Amino acid sequence: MIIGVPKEIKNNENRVGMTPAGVTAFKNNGHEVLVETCAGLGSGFTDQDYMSAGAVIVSSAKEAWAADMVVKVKEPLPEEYGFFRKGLILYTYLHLAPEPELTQALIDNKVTAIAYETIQLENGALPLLTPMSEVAGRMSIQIGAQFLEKPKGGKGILLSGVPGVTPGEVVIVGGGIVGTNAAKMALGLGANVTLLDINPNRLRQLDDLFQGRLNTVMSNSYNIAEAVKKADLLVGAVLIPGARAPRLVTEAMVKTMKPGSVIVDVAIDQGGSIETVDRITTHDHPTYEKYGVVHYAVANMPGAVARTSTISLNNVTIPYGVQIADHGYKLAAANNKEIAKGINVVDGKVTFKAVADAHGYEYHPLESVLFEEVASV
Ligand SMILES: NC(=O)C1=CN([C@@H]2O[C@H](COP(=O)(O)OP(=O)(O)OC[C@H]3O[C@@H](n4cnc5c(N)ncnc54)[C@H](O)[C@@H]3O)[C@@H](O)[C@H]2O)C=CC1
Ligand SMILES: CC(=O)C(=O)O
Repeated sequence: MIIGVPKEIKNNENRVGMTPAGVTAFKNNGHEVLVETCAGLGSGFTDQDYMSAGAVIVSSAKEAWAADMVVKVKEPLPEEYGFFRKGLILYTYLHLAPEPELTQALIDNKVTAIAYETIQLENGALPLLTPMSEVAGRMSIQIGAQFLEKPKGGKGILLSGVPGVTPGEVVIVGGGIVGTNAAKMALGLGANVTLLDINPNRLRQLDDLFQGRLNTVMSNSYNIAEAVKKADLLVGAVLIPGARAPRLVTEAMVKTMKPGSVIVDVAIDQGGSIETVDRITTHDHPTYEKYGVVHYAVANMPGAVARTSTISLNNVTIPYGVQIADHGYKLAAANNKEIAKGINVVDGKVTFKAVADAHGYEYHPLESVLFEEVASV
C-alpha cells in the first residue's frame, strides 16, 4: 500500500502523523511512504531523517493525499476536504460528533474514516487517545497555573501557595486519563485538588492511587456546582467515547466563580464540557474572558509539545496502521475488533453510533456495511 503523510495545517499543530521510526515499520512490511516536505520539522524530524528511513519526500499536500491511506494527527480542515475521494483510507483523530461539516464531507466523498479516538480495547480503554490525554492532562495544570498569573488575566494565585498562605483550589471534572494526569500535576505542585467522576469505582481507584491526598467527589449537578464555586482552576476532562461531551458545568455555575479564576476545557475536542465554552481557541489566541473568568479551549493542546507528543502518539498508532496497510481495512477490522471500533464512516455510511446519533444520520453497524460490500462483489 502507499501511505501518505501530509504536513498538519491546524494552528500551531507541530505534530506529524509519522516519525521516521514509523516509516521503517511500514517499509519493513513492504509499503511505500510519501511524506510531504517539512512535515516533521515541528517535531524535530528533517526530510533527510525520513529519507534515511526509506520515505519518499513529496513537495505538496496533494501528492501526499493521493496515497491509498493517509496518516495524520488532527481532523482535516475544510481546505483539505478537496483531497477526499472514494476509497481513500483516512487514519487520524476525527472527533466527528461535534463536526457536522467534516462528517458530511467524509460521507459525500465515500472516504473510509478511521478515528484514533474510537479504537477501543475490550476493557473500554482507548489506546490511541490515552497518550495525548496524558499530555493534555499534564499540560492543563501548567497552562492553568500560567493564566492564574495577574499579567495573564488571572486572579494572581500561585497554585502551590507558600508557607503561611493557603494553596490554590483545583477542580477536575472527569477522572479518566486527562483527569488523573491533571490531578498528578496539581498535587505535585501542592494545590488542593478535588476530582469529580460519575463512576464510583474510578473514584475508589483514584483514592487508592493518591493515598487520600485527592478529594474525590461523586459527579452530580449539586456537587459540581459546589465544587465550581470555590475553584481557582477548573479542568473539564469528561468523555463519553465518540459522543459530544456532556455540558456538565452550566453558565449559572461559571457565574459563581470568582473573577480571575481559570477554566481549561480539555474536552473541547468533543465539543466542550462547560456551557460558557462557546468557541474553540488556538495556541495563538488561547483564551477569552467571560463573566470575569479566563477560558482556555484549545483543541490540539499536545501540538505545543510536539516532540514528546508525536513520539508518544506514534508508539500506539503505528502498530494498528501497519495492520490496516498489511491487510486492507476490511480484513484488519475483521481480524481485530479494536480497529473495527475505530471505523466511523465507510462508503458514505456512518458506522459509529454516537456519531450517527449526534448528527441524525442512520446508523449502519460496520458488519452490515462490510457484508453488503462483500455481497455486491
Ligand atoms: N484538547 C485537547 O488537546 C485534548 C483533548 N482530549 C480530550 O479530553 C477528554 C477526556 O479524555 P480522557 O481522559 O482520555 O477520557 P477517559 O475516557 O479516560 O475519561 C473520561 C472520564 O469522564 C468520566 N465521566 C463521564 N461522564 C461523566 C460525568 N457526567 N461526570 C463526571 N465524569 C464523567 C468517565 O467516567 C471517565 O472517567 C476527551 O474529550 C479527549 O478527547 C484529549 C487529549 C487532548
Ligand atoms: C486528542 C486530540 O484531539 C489531540 O491530541 O489533539
